[in-house]
Amino acid sequence: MKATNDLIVVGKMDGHLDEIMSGLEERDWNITHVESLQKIQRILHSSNDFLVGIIYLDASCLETLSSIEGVLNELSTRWIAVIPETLIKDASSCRMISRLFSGYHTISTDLEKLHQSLSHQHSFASLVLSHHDDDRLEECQDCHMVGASPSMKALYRTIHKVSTVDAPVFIRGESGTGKELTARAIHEESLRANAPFNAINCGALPANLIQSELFGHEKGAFTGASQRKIGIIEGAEGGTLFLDEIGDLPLDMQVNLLRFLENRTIQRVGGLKEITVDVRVLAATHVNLEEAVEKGTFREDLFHRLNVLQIKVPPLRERGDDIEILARHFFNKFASEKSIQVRGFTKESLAIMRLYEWPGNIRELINRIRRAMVMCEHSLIRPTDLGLERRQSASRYAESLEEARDIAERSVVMAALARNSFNIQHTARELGISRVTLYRLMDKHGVNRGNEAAGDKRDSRGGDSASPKVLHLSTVSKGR
Ligand SMILES: Nc1ncnc2c1ncn2[C@@H]1O[C@H](COP(=O)(O)OP(=O)(O)OP(=O)(O)O)[C@@H](O)[C@H]1O
Repeated sequence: MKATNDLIVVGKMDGHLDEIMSGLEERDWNITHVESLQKIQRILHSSNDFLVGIIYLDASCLETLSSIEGVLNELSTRWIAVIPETLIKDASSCRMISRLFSGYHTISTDLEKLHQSLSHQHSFASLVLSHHDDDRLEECQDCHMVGASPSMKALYRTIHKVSTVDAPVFIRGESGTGKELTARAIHEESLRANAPFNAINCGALPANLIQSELFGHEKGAFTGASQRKIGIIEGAEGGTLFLDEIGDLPLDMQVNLLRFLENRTIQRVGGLKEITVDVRVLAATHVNLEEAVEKGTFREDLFHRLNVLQIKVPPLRERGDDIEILARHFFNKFASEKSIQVRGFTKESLAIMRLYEWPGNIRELINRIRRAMVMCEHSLIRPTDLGLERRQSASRYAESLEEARDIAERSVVMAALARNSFNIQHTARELGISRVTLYRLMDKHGVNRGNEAAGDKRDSRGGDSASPKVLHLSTVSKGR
C-alpha cells in the first residue's frame, strides 16, 4: 500500500457524483471510480493502494455490503459512507455503518466537509502505515517473542549473546513470564538449532519416575521396564536440555544431575555403561534458589554449575507498552483462528490492562483475552469481559502509605484519561483539577504527554480496533 492521495469512490455515476468527484480531483485526490459494491472486491484485491475510500450507500445495497464485510475488514482502507438521510433512522443500518466505516456524511454534505473528512482519515491511515515497520520490530524475528520494551530488547540481546556459547544458562523469572520461550529462543539461535530441544518440568513428575525420565532405563531394570528407554538427556544429543522448575528436583536426583554436568556422561537405570552425551543445559526456576541453597533443599555445587550465565525474564507489569502490544498480538492470533465479531479493545480496557498487576504474567494475559473474545457481546472488549475491574487493577502491592497513595492517584488519572480519550481539558474537568495540575500528575506518573494530541485525533469510531500501536499510554514503570 502506498501513502499517496489515491482515493476509491464506490457509487452509481450520476450528475451529483460527477460533481463531487471533480471537486475532489481539484483538491488533489487521485480517484478510481467503481460503479458497484460487487466490483469492489476485484479492484481491492488486485490493487491494495487505497488508504481511504468513499462508498455511496442506499437501502438497496445493504445486503451486498454485508456480504463483502469480510473483504472490507481485511483491508486497511478507511471507509467513509455517504448515505441518504433516511438510512440514519434505521437502527440495523446504523449498526452496520458504525461497524464498517470510519465516518459518514449525508448525501447533502458539502464538498469541503467531505474533503476534510477524507484528509483526516488519510493522515490517520498514513500514521498507522508509518508504524507498520516499527511494529515488526516489536517482535524478536527469530525467537517468536513479542515485545519492544527496553527490558525485552535487553532480553533479545542477551539471548543472542548466550546463544553463541555453550555454557549452562540459568533463567529466572516469575511464572508465565516466558522462561521456556526464552530457552527455546536460545536453542534456536544456537548452532544446536537443528538438533532436539528437550524440555522437562522437574516439578511435574513423581520422584520415582524422574530418574528414568532423565537418564532412561535398560530392559528389566525394574518391574514394568519391558523395553529399553532412552532418557530425555540422551534424547537431546547434540541439542539442548531445558530443566524447568529445577528447584523442585529431589536432592538425590540433584546428585545425579551434577555428576552428568561434570562428566558429560550418563548411566541408564539398570545399565552399567557410561554413555557420553553432548547436550547444552538450560535451567529455569521461579523460586529463589539462593534461599533454597541456604535452607539445604538445593545443592550449592549444582547451583554454581548451572548458574554460569544468568537471564532474568521481566514480569509483565514491568513491560509498559508491551502489555498493549502483546494484547493485540494475541487478539489478532485468536481472531484469525476463528471468525469473531469482536474488533479490538476499548480504551479503558487497554488502560486497565496497563494498571493491572498480572500475577500470572503472559499466561494470564493469554487466558483473559481468549475468554474475553468468547464472552464479549460488544464490538470492543470491555474491562468486565477481561474480568478486570478498576478496583482490581489498582491493587498493586504497596510497601508504604505514600506508595499506596501514588498507586491510587496514578490509577485514577489513567482511567480518567482513558475515559476522555486523552483529552486534557475534559479529563481535568472530570477530575476537578486544573490542566496544569493534570500535566504535573501526568509527568509525575510517567504518562507521555505526546498521547494527548493523538488522543484528540482519535479514530472517530471512538474505540480502538485491532489496528497496530497508534495510541498508547506510555508510562514509566515505577520500581517497587
Ligand atoms: N514475549 C512473548 N511473546 C509471545 N508469547 C509469549 C511471550 N512470553 C511468553 N509467551 C507465551 O506465554 C506463555 C507462557 O510462557 P512460558 O511457558 O515460556 O512461561 P514460563 O515462564 O516458562 O512459565 P512457568 O514458570 O509457568 O513454567 C506461553 O504460551 C508462551 O508462548
